[in-house]
Amino acid sequence: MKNNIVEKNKIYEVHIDDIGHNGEGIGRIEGFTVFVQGGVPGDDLRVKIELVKKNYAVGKIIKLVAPSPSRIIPVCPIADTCGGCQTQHIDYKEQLRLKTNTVKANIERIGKLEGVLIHDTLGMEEPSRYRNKAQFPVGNLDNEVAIGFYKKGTHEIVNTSSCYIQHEVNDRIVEVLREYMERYKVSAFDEENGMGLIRHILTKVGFTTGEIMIVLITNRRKIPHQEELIQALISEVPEIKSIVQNINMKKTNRILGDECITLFGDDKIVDYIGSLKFHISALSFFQVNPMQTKVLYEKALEYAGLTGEETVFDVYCGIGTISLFLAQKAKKVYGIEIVDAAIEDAKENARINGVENAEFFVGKAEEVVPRLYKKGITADVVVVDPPRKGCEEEVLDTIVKMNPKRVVYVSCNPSTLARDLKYLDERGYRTVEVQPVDMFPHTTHCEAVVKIERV
Ligand SMILES: C[S@@+](CC[C@H](N)C(=O)[O-])C[C@H]1O[C@@H](n2cnc3c(N)ncnc32)[C@H](O)[C@@H]1O
Repeated sequence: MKNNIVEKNKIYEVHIDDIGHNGEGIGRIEGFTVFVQGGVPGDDLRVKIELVKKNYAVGKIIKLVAPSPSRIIPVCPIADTCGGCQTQHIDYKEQLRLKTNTVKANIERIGKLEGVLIHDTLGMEEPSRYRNKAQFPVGNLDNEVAIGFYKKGTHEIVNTSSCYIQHEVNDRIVEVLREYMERYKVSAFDEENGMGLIRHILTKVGFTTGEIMIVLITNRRKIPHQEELIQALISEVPEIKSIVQNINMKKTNRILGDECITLFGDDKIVDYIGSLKFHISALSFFQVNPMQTKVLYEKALEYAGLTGEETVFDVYCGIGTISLFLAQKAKKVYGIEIVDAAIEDAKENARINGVENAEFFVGKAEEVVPRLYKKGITADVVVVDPPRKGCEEEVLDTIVKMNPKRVVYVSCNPSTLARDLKYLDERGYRTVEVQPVDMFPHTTHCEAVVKIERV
């Protein structure tokens, strides 16, 4: 079908009223949707149409006719090119409002649910330097060492000396690495030909303990001038507790390989969420925004409404962080997770916190949950925190059969969340309350906790 409203290469005036998945502005020309990179809700723009598809067009800003009051100058000088942040050019309050709107729109349009209380997004007081884990690709740019982040949608490295959403200590670590590579002519990995030594630098910071881990991902085993590198790192950053080499010789987009060698200190660092202690190793998963994780988990715990008598399922439990939070207020918690290593971490985390009422199962939730139910194990309260694709129907069906009084849904994807809430609603589980939490300021990621009750 030919679109008669918008034509390629023509110029139009567009008012932006929303943002898309990648932070692009969305406006309409006579009702026809136009995506504009860099557009902010509230902007009046003159745009040149570059692409026309059946249901939408893509335009480029020619002139900012009247800027939105929410348009700001990003703090980071490379915010436009770097792929890490998408919404630094939008005032933080407005970012939060847009996240609330996204959750609301999905619940109404996909979930078709009415009368749900959707709270304003809980944001950070200081939404900067919040990430406890950084991954810097290392490469070559104009015959010099490049350490930074990938350019939007590419594998081209943007050199950076500081990142606004990472911990400050990374600035010093990156500089030491850069100097070391330049001084000793240590090669950077080249994705094209698979040659060169250093692939990535991964850093992890315990925000509560101040402990730091550096993981050097290499394409070979031998690191030239290894001792000089270690000395340079620990003299510049004395908080370092662990330096690990991770070997990845494969031609792959995966950052980490399977083999780790501890070069300095311990093979793990320690951090806390609330009063719970966690061991963080080179390969283990840990939430990247520890301050907001606490906010998210406390909300999940509140919505679970535990009295100490309940059996609780924590489905998609990862390393058991939510399970251990729940175990403080429940009779028994069963955690279920597909990744073997995560379950090993969950058991270790339970042990170091002296938690004895949590049990963990490895396997697909859609197989383990029905199997436990068949064995006669049921839940009074179920918490689910699935990946972006949401819950499998077998999981939701078994939850309904278990007949718990409450379900708490932690979601990182509002559209699959809305689909699953509708599914549960049609089976007697009513969505009562939704609390979006901003886990990733300056990005378009939306996280939400939902309280669902048996009717
Ligand atoms: C969003 S994370 C939640 C992790 C954890 N609740 C936390 O807060 O750290 C989703 C988890 O689901 C796991 N997962 C993905 N597919 C799964 C499946 N089919 N069955 C069980 N776990 C799965 C992933 O490995 C991941 O750990």
